[in-house]
Amino acid sequence: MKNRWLIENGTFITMDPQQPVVEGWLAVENDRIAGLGTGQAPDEERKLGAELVDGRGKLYLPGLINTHGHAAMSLLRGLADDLRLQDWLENHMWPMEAKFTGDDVYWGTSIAAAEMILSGTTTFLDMYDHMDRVAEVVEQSGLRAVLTRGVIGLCPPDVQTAKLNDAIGFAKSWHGQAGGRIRVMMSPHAPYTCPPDYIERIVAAARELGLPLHTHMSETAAEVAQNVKDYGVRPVEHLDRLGLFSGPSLVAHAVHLTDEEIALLAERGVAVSHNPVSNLKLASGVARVPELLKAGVTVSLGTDSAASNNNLDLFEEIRLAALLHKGVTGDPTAVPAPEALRMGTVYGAKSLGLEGETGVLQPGLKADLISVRTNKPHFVPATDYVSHLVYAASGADVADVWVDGKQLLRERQLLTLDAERIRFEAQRAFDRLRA
Ligand SMILES: CSC[C@H]1O[C@@H](n2cnc3c(O)ncnc32)[C@H](O)[C@@H]1O
Ligand SMILES: [Zn+2]
Repeated sequence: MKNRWLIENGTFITMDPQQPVVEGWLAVENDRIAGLGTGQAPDEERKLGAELVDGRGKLYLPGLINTHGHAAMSLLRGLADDLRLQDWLENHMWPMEAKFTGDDVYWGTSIAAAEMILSGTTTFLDMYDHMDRVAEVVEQSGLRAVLTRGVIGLCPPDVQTAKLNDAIGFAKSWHGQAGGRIRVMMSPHAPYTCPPDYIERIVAAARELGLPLHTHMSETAAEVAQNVKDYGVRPVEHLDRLGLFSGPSLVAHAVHLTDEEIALLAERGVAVSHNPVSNLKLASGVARVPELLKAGVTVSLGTDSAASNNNLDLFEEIRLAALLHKGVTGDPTAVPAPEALRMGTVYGAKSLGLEGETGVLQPGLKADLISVRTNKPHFVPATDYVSHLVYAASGADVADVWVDGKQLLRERQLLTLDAERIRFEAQRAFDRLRA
């Protein structure tokens, strides 16, 4: 039984350079976009008996793609603000995370999934623990996700091995599951928490499994200095020597880079997840995004966790990416609005190995799309919708969300998650953790 539906009289911001804005119709069949065109839908579309969706007063665009986060840490939102990364991580996050159960990860990830759907994210990357529980939430919520069991190697060799085996087992169980909506990467947490030989073991496992690698890298100046002290080289060269860039890889942050390191990342085809809000909140610095883009590096956007942001609204990351680098460089043309929107959609898909699957409204690609209501003062005048989406919109403007052609949000009502139950359980989980 084909599930076919047709949006009429909509404005589609496709992110397809061939036809960037389409005033017209979009058809979906099952999980993929079946057609897109200007004006009225052709008669044959209507004869297919598709369910009709009235697109008047709405902008449609590809679902947003959040390429770095730790969803369950939404339970720790606001717990430890105004701290530098190492203090925040070692003295506040890790002691609380040591108490996390699988249920805590389930409810923390659920509240994050609800927030992401409500703010227009359709795909997210998650690096955490208890990943089976994270995968359960992805299955139930209908989101698309790249999941990675983050491993910290500051432990005895037998525990290192147990963690690596857990990550390998998770990858074998879940890669390609949830109707293909779940993909997996392998993740050494960071160069400062994983000894070199351990990173090499994780790299070898990833190559054996045919999976990309993901890690935190060069987030703070202190991290870079410590890497030089410990290993005699900066993190980029250190990870390159360990083979981390020998295949598909995505690094989070990449804040403190030299010109030579930018060139190496470009040459190796390493993608970067730029997390501007988290980098500012932890006083880590500002990544050299204009130089990375100019060098040809794929730069996407991530929120990091709600404990260092403190929301998961990717519209905010898009807007900040378009503003921050203008201010830092003094160049008003740095990261123009269309590029910032590509970072939150197309470049996100490329960073996650999902290019040609999602991130663009184009026949044949997955029906991962969102709508934004434009009957609001901050969308007046109806001039440049890309400008409004980047410089005026927020996640609160999202009305509808579809992933794989299945609706997850209708007029801001969650359809796959019980928002009230999730809020209750997430609060209860935090109250227990805090006790
Ligand atoms: C091993 S699971 C993930 C691990 O990462 C920690 N984390 C959260 N945010 C950051 C960040 O910005 N830099 C480094 N590590 C981070 C999280 O607390 C988990 O322990
Ligand atoms: Zn992180």
